[in-house]
Amino acid sequence: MDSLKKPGQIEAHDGSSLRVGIVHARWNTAVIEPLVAGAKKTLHAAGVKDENIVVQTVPGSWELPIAVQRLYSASQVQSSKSSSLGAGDLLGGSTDLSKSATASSASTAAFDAIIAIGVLIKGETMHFEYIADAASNGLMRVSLDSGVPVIFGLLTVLNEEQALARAGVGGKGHNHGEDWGSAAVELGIKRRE
Ligand SMILES: O=Nc1c(NC[C@H](O)[C@H](O)[C@H](O)CO)[nH]c(=O)[nH]c1=O
Repeated sequence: MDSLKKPGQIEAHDGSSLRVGIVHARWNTAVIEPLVAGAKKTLHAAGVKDENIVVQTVPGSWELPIAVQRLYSASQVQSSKSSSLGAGDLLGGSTDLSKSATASSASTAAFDAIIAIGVLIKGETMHFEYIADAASNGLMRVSLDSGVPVIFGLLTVLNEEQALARAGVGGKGHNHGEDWGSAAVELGIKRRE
């Protein structure tokens, strides 16, 4: 039956009026970079303007929840002051990997959705489990508390091969970043309905 969608199938939407944040960690950048590129690819394909995509970075996945919360809060305050919020590192330090929106070009509207991207690779200790649990619960809490859709872009994998396959690197697997961009558009539109 047409009405039955495949699991995970994402509806197509017009994203031309949306403003989307991407907050990504700086661990495992060989995987992070294609994931961010994949998310931006489907955001652009849905019509989201590059000046309405703000990319921020944090040291690691542990910092994703607080950075998403601050990005959302800052955009709320600044959209009322009609100043601009741009790329860079919310928590200090170097700027983002991509060359997305600059402070002068970013619009002042609040975000319609924020994509949190991190790559956690299991090591010898329980560190992986604690960060994965805290970051996933933290991102869900920020989303529910703020009402802004936070797209879960945290890869939790057992080795680098699994991570690369989920970023579509080397022609293997599928770039999950593309799904996250589409989910951001869908949820951003639905939030306005
Ligand atoms: O340890 N492995 C990882 C990691 N650790 C750093 C952590 O997220 C945080 O930045 C520091 O503990 C400082 O607070 N962060 C990741 O994104 N992926 C990993 O695989």
